[in-house]
Amino acid sequence: MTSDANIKIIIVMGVSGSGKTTIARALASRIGFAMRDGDDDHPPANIAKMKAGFPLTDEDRLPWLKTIADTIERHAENGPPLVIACSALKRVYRTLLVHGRKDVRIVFLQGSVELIAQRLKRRGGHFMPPALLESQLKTLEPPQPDEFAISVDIDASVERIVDKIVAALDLPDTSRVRTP
Ligand SMILES: Nc1ncnc2c1ncn2[C@@H]1O[C@H](COP(=O)(O)OP(=O)(O)OP(=O)(O)O)[C@@H](O)[C@H]1O
Ligand SMILES: O=C(O)[C@H](O)[C@@H](O)[C@H](O)[C@H](O)CO
Repeated sequence: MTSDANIKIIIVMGVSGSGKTTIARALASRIGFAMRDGDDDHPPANIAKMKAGFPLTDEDRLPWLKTIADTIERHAENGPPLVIACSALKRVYRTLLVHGRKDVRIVFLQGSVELIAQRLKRRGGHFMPPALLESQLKTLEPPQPDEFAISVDIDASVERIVDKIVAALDLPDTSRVRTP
């Protein structure tokens, strides 16, 4: 199999607790891309709002999405290639992020509400309250066929999920390259 040299940016999307940060980090390390957690680009007011138990609005998300869109553009133009974790719940958000670029691909982390709720309940030390999962699921617009996203079932080990993404997008598996 040949690797797709055209992919420069991979957006790992899904609701809170679907595993974006975990999978984006493991994927980036496997394929030798840089990694960024979109949560680190939220303005402090957004973090405070979520922490207090209120879902973000489109207006709250817009400046945050613009920052991420700039990061994507910069990495796509000048490198290094990047895996970015970003909820990107609505189609209009993804349109802003992808900006018609063919070198940006979307990975949608999909799972049952029960599994995600269980993982959120177990996760400690994170600003996002598990109670916001319901609004995340209501807001979610799963990618449509014309977005060329790949969907991955999260009911598997991190390694298996990364295996599936690498295979589906035909990515270079740098961690498994062995020099003699
Ligand atoms: N495949 C997996 N198997 C088992 N546990 C997982 C898996 N993926 C993620 N987790 C665990 O589930 C929890 C949620 O994962 P993570 O924080 O990566 O989700 P997230 O989508 O980035 O969430 P948020 O958007 O709220 O930051 C974490 O405790 C993580 O360790
Ligand atoms: O669009 C949103 O509502 C936010 O991005 C959330 O998804 C959180 O940032 C994330 O889930 C917590 O880490």
